[in-house]
Amino acid sequence: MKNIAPVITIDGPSGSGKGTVAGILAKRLGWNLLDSGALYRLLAFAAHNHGVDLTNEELLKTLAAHLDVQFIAATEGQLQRIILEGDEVSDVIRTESVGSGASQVAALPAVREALLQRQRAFQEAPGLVADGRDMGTVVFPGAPLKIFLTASAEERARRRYLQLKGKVEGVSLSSLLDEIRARDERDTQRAVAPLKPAADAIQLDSTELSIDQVLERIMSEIAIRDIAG
Ligand SMILES: Nc1ncnc2c1ncn2[C@@H]1O[C@H](COP(=O)(O)OP(=O)(O)O)[C@@H](O)[C@H]1O
Ligand SMILES: Nc1ccn([C@H]2C[C@H](O)[C@@H](COP(=O)(O)OP(=O)(O)O)O2)c(=O)n1
Repeated sequence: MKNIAPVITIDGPSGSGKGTVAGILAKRLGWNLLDSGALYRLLAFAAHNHGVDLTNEELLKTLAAHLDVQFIAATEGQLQRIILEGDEVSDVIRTESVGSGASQVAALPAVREALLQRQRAFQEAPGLVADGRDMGTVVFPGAPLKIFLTASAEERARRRYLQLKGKVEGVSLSSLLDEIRARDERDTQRAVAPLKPAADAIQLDSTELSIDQVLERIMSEIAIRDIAG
């Protein structure tokens, strides 16, 4: 039964709106949610805490295989919570420095391999919404609906700026734009599972679209395919 649960994949670059849209969609459909980027962020964060160098593929692979993590599903009024080694880390893993570390460890083939089964285990009834970089190309290639969500780098930096301003000390629009460009470059150029649309993905540019408009477009693709019962 487990593997026939349908999957909707949402891939794309940082700030395109994947996490927001995936979270709302999972809630609306009553499906499970996989924030795959959180796994790479957790690994980078754990590596930092344990003094493991971000280039040490062998040790990172072991750490990835043994990550003690719990995802506590969102409830009414409470977002999904992420617990690492007993501590809540939902917010601390969202900084751009952890994002940059995540992008570095994510380029290592042994790390990606070590996290593959953990990601596939999220495919449970009644369905799964999975967001990341390689959800449609590598992790769930048989997904009946694949979305590749983009937006211009300038718009994505602007969104991040609005999101972090007031929460994080000293954020600047120009440095966020530089960081987003550096991460795009690393994520698209790596040899394993690079960020790219699956051949059968629907590409959606959200630069000029609101979150509701993006959701509307995805809901209409779901309706066309009749995948959500
Ligand atoms: N279409 C949109 N228009 C305006 N803001 C958006 C849109 N989609 C997402 N956002 C905002 O942009 C920020 C980054 O979105 P997020 O979902 O975290 O992106 P990603 O997961 O792709 O990195 C959030 O504050 C979110 O509310
Ligand atoms: N499926 C995935 C998800 C994330 N990654 C890597 C590459 C990304 O730059 C980092 C962080 O991903 P995350 O989705 O949390 O980052 P954003 O919210 O898009 O800024 O992890 C990946 O290689 N494969």
